[in-house]
Amino acid sequence: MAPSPREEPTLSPPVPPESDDACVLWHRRNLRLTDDRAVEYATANYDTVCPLFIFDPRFYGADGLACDARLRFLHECLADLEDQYTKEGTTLVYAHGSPVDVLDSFLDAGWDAVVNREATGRYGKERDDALAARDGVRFVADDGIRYGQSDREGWAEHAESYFESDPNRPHESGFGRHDLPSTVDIDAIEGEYDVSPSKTDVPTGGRTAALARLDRFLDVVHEYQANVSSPLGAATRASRLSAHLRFGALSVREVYQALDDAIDSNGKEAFVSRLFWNRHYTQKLADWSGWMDTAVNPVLEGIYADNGDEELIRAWKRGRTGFPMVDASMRCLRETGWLNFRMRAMCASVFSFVLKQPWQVGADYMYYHLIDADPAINYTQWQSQSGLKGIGAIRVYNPRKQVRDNDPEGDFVKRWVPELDPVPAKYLDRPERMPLSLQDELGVDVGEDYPYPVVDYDRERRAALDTFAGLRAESEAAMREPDVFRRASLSPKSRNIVEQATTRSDGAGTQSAESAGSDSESANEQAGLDQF
Ligand SMILES: Cc1cc2nc3c(=O)[nH]c(=O)nc-3n(C[C@H](O)[C@H](O)[C@H](O)COP(=O)(O)OP(=O)(O)OC[C@H]3O[C@@H](n4cnc5c(N)ncnc54)[C@H](O)[C@@H]3O)c2cc1C
Repeated sequence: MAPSPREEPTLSPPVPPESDDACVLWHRRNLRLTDDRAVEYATANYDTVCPLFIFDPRFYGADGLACDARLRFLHECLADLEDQYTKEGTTLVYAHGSPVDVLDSFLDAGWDAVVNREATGRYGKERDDALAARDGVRFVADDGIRYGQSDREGWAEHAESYFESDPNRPHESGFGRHDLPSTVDIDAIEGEYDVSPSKTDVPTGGRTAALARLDRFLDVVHEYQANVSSPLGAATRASRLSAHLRFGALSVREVYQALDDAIDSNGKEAFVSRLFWNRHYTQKLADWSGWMDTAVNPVLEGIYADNGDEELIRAWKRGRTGFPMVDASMRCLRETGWLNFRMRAMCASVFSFVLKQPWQVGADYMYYHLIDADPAINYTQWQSQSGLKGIGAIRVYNPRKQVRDNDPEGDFVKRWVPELDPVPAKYLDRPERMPLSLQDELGVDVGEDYPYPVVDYDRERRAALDTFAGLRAESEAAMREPDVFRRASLSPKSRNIVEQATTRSDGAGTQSAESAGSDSESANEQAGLDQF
């Protein structure tokens, strides 16, 4: 076993390579050898390829925004990657420390570095910009994302050709041999950071588990569309591949191409659209790293920022808002690290519009607990569900309607909010409406055993719509600013909305913002809904 990171200097200077033609292959999000551009490039261009993973302290510990279950999932992916390399006759090397420092030490010793480009937030962008300036570092990409492009023209065609083209493969010359030791191992890292997951029902990480999951899903993909909205239906009939895709145990292209074997159905079609959404949101973060902390529309930066109410935030986090579907969802998230799309959207919408709390607090909390936490999807979705583009229709999810539509028997609510177990299904959307005599009979005292709604939903919804309507003209004008327009990285439909607003402001158009059509980036289109 390697020494603990505390006992050993984080960076022991790497041994110089024996050949001039040697590189380290730095794995970050792609924890696989198949369909990985960096693997293909490194094996095709270097005699000796030393695979490397760096444990970055920034993602561990109290400020790390990653729950222990996600760290464990990552470690399982790494253990699987170790096996994949063993089969190739080489070893995965581990280091611990700032990636820039670690890679500098390799560069100083005479190694090149090969790495996949990735969409990242500000920290990752600064890190990658610093590395890109070093001699000997090669960034490569083949992931359906266009880097450094200033507009979205031709994006759909680019994504489509990515999905349809042949996956990357390690070059037949292989990885060569290296003698570099690891300076740390997974056990030492888990000990150092006291990784002890408390969540249940978390999938196992790694390519082996991911391929098995994909295999099972292909048998039921035709049932996808009919089940994806319900939190219990989606738990068994959605793919549940998100965490595997997040850590790159599989590529989205591999999943797309595996669907060739499934018979055509509306479920398959709907699922394919989700894979495009995955690339679409990833493109957004590649276009602007600010999505994680700054409202995309500057007019809405700071909206509700001064409202921070610890009690409301705690009620939302703990699943004690008095809205059963929100409470069940938030408890499910904390316990399992997963929720289906619609429940994530509802929880975000209620946090931002109904409780009127600063969106970043909710987004960070969800990100912390999700096993599939992906900065490109989580934060862009939060901004979308919080109306922060300031264009198109504002949609406020109704948590009571979600019970009626997606959990009519109350199975999901009762599973996660057991204090409501005796309550008849017809009251589960609004338990506070149960007659007192019935509460007595059932032994459920609303206000005592389960809270009254922490706010008046109808009043807060109207207030939010009024606030956003009042900011509409200013928001649309801001979105027409070239810099903002570019960073918003809008889909064609959203661009149409801005263009229609421009026509109106020129006096030529008559359509109101509310009737300008749906924003294709909204939950509405993704979930195929017409009401919330
Ligand atoms: C507020 C909010 C936060 C979210 N945060 C994340 C996140 O951090 N990581 C994440 O992977 N997904 C996120 N999603 C999107 C979606 O909820 C999850 O991808 C999905 O629930 C994961 O389950 P699954 O793998 O069974 O998905 P499936 O429904 O089987 O979809 C297959 C894959 O398509 C992609 N996908 C599905 N829906 C979307 C979407 N709306 N946008 C982009 N890609 C999508 C994912 O990679 C997913 O694994 C978020 C959605 C919302 C509303």
